[in-house]
Amino acid sequence: MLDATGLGFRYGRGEWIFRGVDLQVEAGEVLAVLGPNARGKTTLVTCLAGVRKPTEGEVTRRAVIGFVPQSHGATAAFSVLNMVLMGRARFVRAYASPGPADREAAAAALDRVGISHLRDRDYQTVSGGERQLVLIARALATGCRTLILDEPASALDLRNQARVLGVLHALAEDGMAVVMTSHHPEHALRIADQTLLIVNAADIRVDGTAKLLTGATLSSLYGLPVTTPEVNIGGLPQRVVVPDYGIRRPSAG
Ligand SMILES: Nc1ncnc2c1ncn2[C@@H]1O[C@H](COP(=O)(O)OP(=O)(O)OP(=O)(O)O)[C@@H](O)[C@H]1O
Repeated sequence: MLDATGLGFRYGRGEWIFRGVDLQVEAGEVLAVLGPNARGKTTLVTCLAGVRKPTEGEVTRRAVIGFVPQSHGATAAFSVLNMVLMGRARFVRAYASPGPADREAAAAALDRVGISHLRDRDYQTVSGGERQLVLIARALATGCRTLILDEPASALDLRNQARVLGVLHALAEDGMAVVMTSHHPEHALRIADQTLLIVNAADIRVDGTAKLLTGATLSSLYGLPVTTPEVNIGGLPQRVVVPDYGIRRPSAG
């Protein structure tokens, strides 16, 4: 669904942000993009989405891309439904209003992410987690088969992280190709088939998530000791990410 070969980017004549990125995401797969702050995750996914032109290399998009930018506060007073209808822009003639097919597609997208009940609410007044789901619904309303998201779960509480990750996992199960940046290696371990690590501009690694995200690799990437013990979650042994913050005090209670 999405291929990149020899992808490289630099802002103007500045330092390379990354070079030599090769990746391939198939239908039904999730690719997580991880790396410390300012290593180029946003720059990379905007190149993949076609929002930014790479300095070198090729991106092949075999399906319509839905892009979900990092969500910041709402700026304009639109209803949730109208926000999602914006995803229909490419189907609506200039100066025309969205038609019944657009309303149906928007309603289906809201239903797909489980927030139909919010359709008439003011987008500015819904919670951060719900806002993220509105932005995903807006991308789905475009009819995309590849979804690229920039930090969809970074600013959310645990319950809302689970909600957003659950929606992305379900979309992938239905055949969507999903690319998401994250600051949570844990999220990659839960839902990503492959992970891309931006170690530095010239060291970009892509591999199966479980194979790539070892304690040693995460420790060296984030510059603090990290272990990845296996624990039982919901009856399944799963690896979790345990950073050592270096603070030595007994847990209370
Ligand atoms: N428009 C721009 N012009 C010049 N440099 C930029 C521009 N946008 C981003 N950068 C720089 O490019 C580098 C990569 O930024 P980017 O936002 O892609 O990183 P990131 O990994 O997504 O960061 P974070 O995890 O903090 O969100 C940073 O050093 C940033 O300052």
